[in-house]
Amino acid sequence: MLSALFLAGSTITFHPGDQAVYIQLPWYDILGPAARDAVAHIQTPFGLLGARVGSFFVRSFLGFPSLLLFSAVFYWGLSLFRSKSLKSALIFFLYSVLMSLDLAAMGGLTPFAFSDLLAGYVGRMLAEMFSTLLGATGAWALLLAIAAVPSFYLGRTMFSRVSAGVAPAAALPSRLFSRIGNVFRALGKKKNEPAAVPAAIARPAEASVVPPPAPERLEGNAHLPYSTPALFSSPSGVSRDDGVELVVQQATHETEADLDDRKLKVKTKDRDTYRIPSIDLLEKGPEGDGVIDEVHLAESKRRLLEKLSIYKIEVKRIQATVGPRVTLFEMELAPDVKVSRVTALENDLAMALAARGIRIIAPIPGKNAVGVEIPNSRPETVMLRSVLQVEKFKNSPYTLPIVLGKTISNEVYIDDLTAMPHLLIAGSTGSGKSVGINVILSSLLYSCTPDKVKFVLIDPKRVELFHYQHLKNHFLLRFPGFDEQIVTEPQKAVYALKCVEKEMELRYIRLEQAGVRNIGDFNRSNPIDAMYYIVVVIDELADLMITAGRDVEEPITRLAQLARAVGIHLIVATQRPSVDIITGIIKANFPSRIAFQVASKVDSRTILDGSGAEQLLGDGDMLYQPSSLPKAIRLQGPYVSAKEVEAVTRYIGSQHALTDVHDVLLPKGEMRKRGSSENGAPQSFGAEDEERDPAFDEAARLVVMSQQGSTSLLQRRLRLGFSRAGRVMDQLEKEGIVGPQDGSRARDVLIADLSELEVRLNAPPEEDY
Ligand SMILES: Nc1ncnc2c1ncn2[C@@H]1O[C@H](COP(=O)(O)OP(=O)(O)OP(=O)(O)O)[C@@H](O)[C@H]1O
Repeated sequence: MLSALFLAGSTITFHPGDQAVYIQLPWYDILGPAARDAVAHIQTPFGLLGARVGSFFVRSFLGFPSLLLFSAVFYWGLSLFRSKSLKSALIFFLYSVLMSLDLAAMGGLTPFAFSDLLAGYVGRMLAEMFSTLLGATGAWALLLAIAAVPSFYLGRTMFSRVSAGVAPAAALPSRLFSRIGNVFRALGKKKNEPAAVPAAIARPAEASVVPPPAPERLEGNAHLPYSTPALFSSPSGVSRDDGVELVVQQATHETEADLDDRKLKVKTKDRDTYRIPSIDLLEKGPEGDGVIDEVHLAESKRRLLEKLSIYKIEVKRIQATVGPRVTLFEMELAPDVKVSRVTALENDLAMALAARGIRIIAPIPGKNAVGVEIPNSRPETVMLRSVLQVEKFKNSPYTLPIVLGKTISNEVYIDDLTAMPHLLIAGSTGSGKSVGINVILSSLLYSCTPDKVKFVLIDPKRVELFHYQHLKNHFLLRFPGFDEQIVTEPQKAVYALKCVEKEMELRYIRLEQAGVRNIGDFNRSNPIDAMYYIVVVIDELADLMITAGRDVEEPITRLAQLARAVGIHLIVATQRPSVDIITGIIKANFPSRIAFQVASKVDSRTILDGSGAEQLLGDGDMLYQPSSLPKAIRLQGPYVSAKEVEAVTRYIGSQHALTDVHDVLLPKGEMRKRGSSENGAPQSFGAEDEERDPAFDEAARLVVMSQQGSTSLLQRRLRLGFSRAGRVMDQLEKEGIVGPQDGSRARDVLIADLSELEVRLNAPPEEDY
């Protein structure tokens, strides 16, 4: 960097008179009195060396365009200094070499007196060569073309980076251009209108041509309506004019960002360095050409309207959004049409369109329209690399950002696992669950260091998660008593889950001692002693539920109910979304759910509480139900191959093992104590456990969770007889969890929340800690 600054300074301050001074001074005399005298006479502030260097670059090399080269050297040094990827520095260097030669040659072609300074010796030679070969005009044309092409591409990338950095201000020019584009499009459309008007006049009973509705804004991305020419002119019967104009929403343009252009080398707690994997380990894959199949679009619209008109359902406006796998047609119906009439036509529409995967959304939440999703003729595979290389992911404010897919408007959809706080994934075999889990884990590997997150991987199928064994020295938690990196046996899975449960309890005690409510607050106030997040992944719950039943359901439920505050999050997948696997209690505690394609409406209801997943197309096509939204959203999951996962995990595994040990602890006798319980209920509450009803802990949680001290609630939910439920309620009163009986009213619940209850239930015997 310093040498680049010196070279640039010497070149900028080059003075033609200096040559006459230093030329008389022999090199061997640079320390003598003659040299001191010469320095007093030269004009550049960089001394004799600066004068010589400046003269060399300006006169003998490329003239002032050499400055471009120095800026590339400076950028190279800066990238090295900030330990960033050298890819962009190399690209800029090559660009600078090409451009400095090009500009020097242009300088050589100019007729001005100072052109020598713009060209240098090399520039003049190039200018002479080109003008002899092509003539002056031809040489200019060639040199301008050489300058324009790489500058355009580089300028575009740089503009998107700069605009990402100063988004609001830098987005202004692009918005301005969009507006101007809109005006031109609107003018162009007016010219085209006569083609549509006669048809509207010829069929007065139908809806006349309507102006495109004002586009909606989604998270700051402009959606521009544009009209596909084929639909407007409908020249060849492709789109029979049915008097309803189709407006096509333009895809959202995600701001790209180079994930390697950030600090990849980081220090871990044990003072070792860790390198976040390079994005180049992921494949680019076939890029979609972004071209909309207008013929298919027009045909789908025609059939859709034709079918609806048979049932006398009048459509006033129709708008299409073309996603990676499906197109959403949003239709505004005539005011007197009942929405349920469209829903009832689902099967008829599927038949009319001869397509799988037609889904009806009636109404579209927040809009005065019903939606029909129709598969695209040319589905696009969304590659993981393309959804990670975006500004949104690179600068994500989330704690555990995970990329879930692309929306129908091609936006990259990212959510925070800590907010979910647990995720249930279901889908029939081959629908994309394992790829989905790989995408989630890869998102975390590209956004988090091993100090921030650890995984517990449970894979009863044995074949889905084995690549992650390479992460054993960095990202995998170790369990006392067994060596497997990936847990595959059901009994060991139960044991592992109970270890995590114990870890949860210990963390609650740490939070209580620190006087904070959750891991975020704890880590903020104890940055040196920060706790890592734990992500527990179970790829195939059914296998565990069949062999271990309640033993596995119980820790999953407890973790799902309580672990969020202490930074433990569950991701549970199953190909059998039936009520014996996804029990009511598991489902109630997993508010965020993903449904891939399932076999039936019943399965879809089991996972999403609504139909729709049976209509999905497979291969990563999913409905995501976030806990915060009333309705599921359709996403196309990204694809990552096993080879890519292997490359990323191997890269991490090849790094120096962390010396910081990440064992979870299981206090002595824990398995025996818990395992000996009659029905699997934990028996860890104080000295009076023998007398206490085995359902005591569960009953305590139930009343605190529902804040109702009601005996009939215990009878109903825990399936206890009347007298046993009454006895449990008395015990709860004795422990100060509920208040005394007050006539026929439910008792007061004296504990405000589950975390407070857990601390009391698990107040450890002294020797355990
Ligand atoms: N997002 C995606 N994009 C494109 N193709 C996908 C995607 N997800 C899955 N596929 C295709 O589907 C195949 C099966 O996916 P995956 O192994 O994830 O299914 P699964 O639901 O885990 O099945 P199983 O339950 O039998 O393990 C993949 O090998 C791939 O060819």
